[in-house]
Amino acid sequence: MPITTHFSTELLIYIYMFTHKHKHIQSHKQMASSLPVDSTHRPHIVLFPFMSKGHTIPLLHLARMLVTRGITVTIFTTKANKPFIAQVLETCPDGNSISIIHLPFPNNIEGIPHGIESTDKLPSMSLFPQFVIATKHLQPHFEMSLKNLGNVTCIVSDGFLSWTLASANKFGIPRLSFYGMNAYSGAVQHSVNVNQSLWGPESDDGLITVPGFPWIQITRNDIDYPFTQRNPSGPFHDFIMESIASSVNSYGTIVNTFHELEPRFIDYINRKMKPTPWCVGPLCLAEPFGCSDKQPNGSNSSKWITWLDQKLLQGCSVLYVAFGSQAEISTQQMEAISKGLEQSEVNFLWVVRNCESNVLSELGDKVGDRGMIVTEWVNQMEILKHESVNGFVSHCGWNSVLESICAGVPILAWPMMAEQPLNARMVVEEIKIGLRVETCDGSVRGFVKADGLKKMVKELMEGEKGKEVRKRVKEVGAAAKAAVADGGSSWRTLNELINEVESVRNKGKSDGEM
Ligand SMILES: O=c1ccn([C@@H]2O[C@H](COP(=O)(O)OP(=O)(O)O[C@H]3O[C@H](CO)[C@@H](O)[C@H](O)[C@H]3O)[C@@H](O)[C@H]2O)c(=O)[nH]1
Repeated sequence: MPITTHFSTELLIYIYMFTHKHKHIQSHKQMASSLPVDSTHRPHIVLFPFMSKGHTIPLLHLARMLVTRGITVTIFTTKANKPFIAQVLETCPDGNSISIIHLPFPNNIEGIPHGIESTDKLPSMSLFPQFVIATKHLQPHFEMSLKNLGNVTCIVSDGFLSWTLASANKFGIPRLSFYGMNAYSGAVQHSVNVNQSLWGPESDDGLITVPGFPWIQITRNDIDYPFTQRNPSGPFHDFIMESIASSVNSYGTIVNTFHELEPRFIDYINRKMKPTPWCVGPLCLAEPFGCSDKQPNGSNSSKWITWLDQKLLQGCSVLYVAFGSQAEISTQQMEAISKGLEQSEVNFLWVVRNCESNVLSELGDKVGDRGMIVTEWVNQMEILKHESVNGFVSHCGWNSVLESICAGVPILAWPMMAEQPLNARMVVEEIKIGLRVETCDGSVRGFVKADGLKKMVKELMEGEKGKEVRKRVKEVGAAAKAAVADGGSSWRTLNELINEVESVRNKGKSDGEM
């Protein structure tokens, strides 16, 4: 099974939901609203993130947004993931309204080493199917805890944890599913799928015009395996179908986007998606951008922030390079990145996961103080927000794109897997906040040579096109902030959602569901 399969699940789920079109048009899209202030009764929302950083982090941001609205939040996770969650929420001003409950992650799952409870720690992403199926063993523990919790307004569960729907139904609690994607990638994928456009061209690089969006052209290479196949099957397919079924039967879906960013695509999913999507992002704006990584020695600044401070004092612009929490990059490609960064002559901060070769130490020796290479976990938002950072080479994981938008930093898009090729098209062609790396054969999934990287890095950091996208990303960043500020579109939608699940829950209680 290809290592990237699991994230494509999100795409198929969208497809299925779209194909079950419903007519439920919600008033929340138009109405401003505010939350009821009732000191005797606080809504209580349970969050259950999937054990993968790209899925967990946005739900922790949602937790912040909820507690600042006077809502009590309980987060479910597993023991090994609890410290990360606790650390992310450490700076939350209303942190005492958040509880974390950890459940025992199952042992003896074939292929999963003992103690590995997060996908970014898996020895290989090919173990993803076993990992995700193992989470089903959490169900009895989850239900026991839910029983003890008592009054819960709703459960926001990652879509991959499909079994939480059965738990929610047992207790008569509305469930909302969360997928970390935008509306663009879902809408494009749906459109080419229902219109069977993917199987037109002979080549995987042949252009396909997207029905309903005639200005967009994609290739089969923009879509991940197995969704390029006509008849996907097997245990992984079964897992997908379960996730789909549970999402379709949930109360709603939370989407990490905002209306002003992609109105045409949000309108599309509003019309065709079941259950109702609620666009409440960018969730990363719940995070206080000014906070620093806490260091073990008690100092407030990490070595990379200190280095960025120095670059700022020297009047240098810095390129940030990072590919999310779990991209697997070949040694050959790492060598080309290294050479490209060296030859580009820009100042760079490269955050690397899982590099076993000596590429990094050699690069460090060659570039000296011009570059910093970090292999630890960083506070990415803090880096992007740093005044010296003026460009981001990114795999276009949706969280990274949103964080870059909010920090006003243009992107050099280098998609690697999952829905990232579609996100990259959105970034470059639709919202025009970035440029794209050049692959050696022009294919979406082609190898990027040092020259191709160097050329586009220079264009982003010093060229005219770089200037244009830098200006544009700042405008989009301002719109993002307005969306989550009081009275903004996402602010209103989140308030309306809370009001709605509260009344649904109260009605359920008065009808004797509990
Ligand atoms: O050292 C690090 C590394 C990562 N991050 C954060 O980790 C998250 C990573 O998320 P993302 O940029 O979306 O990348 P992935 O981890 O690759 O995300 C997965 O999940 C996303 C949301 O579903 C999808 O868009 C991607 O395709 C999929 O790979 C972001 O919030 C980063 O700020 C850090 O804070 N520090």
